[in-house]
Amino acid sequence: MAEENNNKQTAASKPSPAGKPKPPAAKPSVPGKPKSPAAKAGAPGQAKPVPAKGSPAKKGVYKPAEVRAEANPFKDSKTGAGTSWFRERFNVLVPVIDYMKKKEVPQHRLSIWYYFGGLTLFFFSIQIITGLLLLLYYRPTEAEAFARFVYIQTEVPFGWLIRQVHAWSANLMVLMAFIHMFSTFFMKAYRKPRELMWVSGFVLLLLTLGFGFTGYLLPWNELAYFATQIGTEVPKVAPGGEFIVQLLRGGEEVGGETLTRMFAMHVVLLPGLVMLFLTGHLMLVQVLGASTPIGYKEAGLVKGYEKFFPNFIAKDGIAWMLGFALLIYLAVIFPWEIGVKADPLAAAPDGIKPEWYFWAQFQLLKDFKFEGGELLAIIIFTVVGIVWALVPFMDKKASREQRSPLFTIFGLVVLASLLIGTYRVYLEYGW
Ligand code: HEM
Ligand code: HEM
Repeated sequence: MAEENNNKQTAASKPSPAGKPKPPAAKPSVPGKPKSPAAKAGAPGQAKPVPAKGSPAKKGVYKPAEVRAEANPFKDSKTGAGTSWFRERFNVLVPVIDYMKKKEVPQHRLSIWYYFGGLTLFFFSIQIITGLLLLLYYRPTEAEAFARFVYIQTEVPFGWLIRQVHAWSANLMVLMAFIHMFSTFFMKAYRKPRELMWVSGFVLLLLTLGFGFTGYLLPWNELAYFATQIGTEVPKVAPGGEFIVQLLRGGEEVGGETLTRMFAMHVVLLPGLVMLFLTGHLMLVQVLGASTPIGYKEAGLVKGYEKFFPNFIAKDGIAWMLGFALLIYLAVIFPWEIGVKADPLAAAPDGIKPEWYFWAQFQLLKDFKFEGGELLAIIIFTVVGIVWALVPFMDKKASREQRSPLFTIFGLVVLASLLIGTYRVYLEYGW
């Protein structure tokens, strides 16, 4: 697809579609100066001729077809309405917008998986909106957090809905991110030139899990308190782990300091980092477009291509509406409980477990309860995580457009381990 996108560059880069103000290609760059033959021939400062289709443009590199010395070729344009107004002011973006208009998405029997990145993005947007609304009433102190949380649920108009939507959308966002990750893995969408899409995506998954972990404590109820106590204990067995535990907790135990730290991470640090990596991830989505599964083009399995704007994005919109309907249904019909206020002096109640997306790790730690076992479990997770993040650089076969069954098996083993671990926790503790 990268290739297809690039082949369309030449036409895409013309700054002036029919009916829109034209750049003064035959006009002198300095008003009032007479036209010179050099100007016609494309002297510096004038639009260079657009290279013909099929010219040896470097593959994989976006190359604007012309270089202008004139900062704003639209400055003398007399049109003022609508898009022309923006064109005059953001003229450097015109080739980018034209490029995006040409973007296409391949259509084949696995196209359905292209919707999950967009769905993850949709639930993240819901998190920002509802998160900001929760911030209007929430207070991150040991004394007030639980009371404010109950106040949001019971007194604030529609507060219950906003809290339920935030809690459910968090779960759906994590679920969509996992589906998106495994579908791109099995389609080998990480292969050249999309290595950085995979790596930035992996960082986004870690940040999303970080959101879930830090958000969990904020209601300051019993369940959240003891789950965080167990969760923040994990690094202890690793070398230097004591420091990480102290850093996360802000003291020896989970307490008011921990709440402040989790809150700061949840609403400042993590949103900032997500924005950074998401910008990179989505820019790559625009620049490289969607990949086609290996061998599909050759086997004639690609039925055709559809425009990203407006066709695919409109279908994305339909998926978002369905996601929204599901979200509201879950929030209203299956509300998350409020629980009782955390009491650090009380004994931990039975059945304390983390959020479902940490169950596989939780199960592994439980299985490795022998001497040195916890450290071994942490090492296993870290090593598999690093290999997983670097898969695009290891799977050389896929990058040569050849099938790579070994990596497919690796993916299946990782997926099966996560599912089995999660299911075992479910069997033991229930939902
Ligand atoms: C906050 C989390 C994430 C968001 C919002 C996000 C968003 C997107 C979007 C909108 C697309 C384009 C449409 C699509 O193919 O679905 C995409 C593509 C992609 N994403 Fe993500 N993503 C996220 C996490 C991840 C993760 C965890 C991975 C893998 C570790 C990943 C790897 C990729 C890859 C390889 C593509 C290219 C797919 C292709 O060309 O077929 N992303 N992402
Ligand atoms: C900028 C974005 C965000 C802001 C400003 C924000 C803000 C908040 C606030 C103020 C709370 C405490 C209120 C409460 O517990 O009901 C909270 C809870 C929570 N947040 Fe976020 N949040 C954001 C994004 C996210 C994301 C992306 C996730 C998901 C993975 C997430 C997951 C959670 C969870 C699981 C809770 C606890 C929910 C509960 O049991 O009520 N948040 N958030």
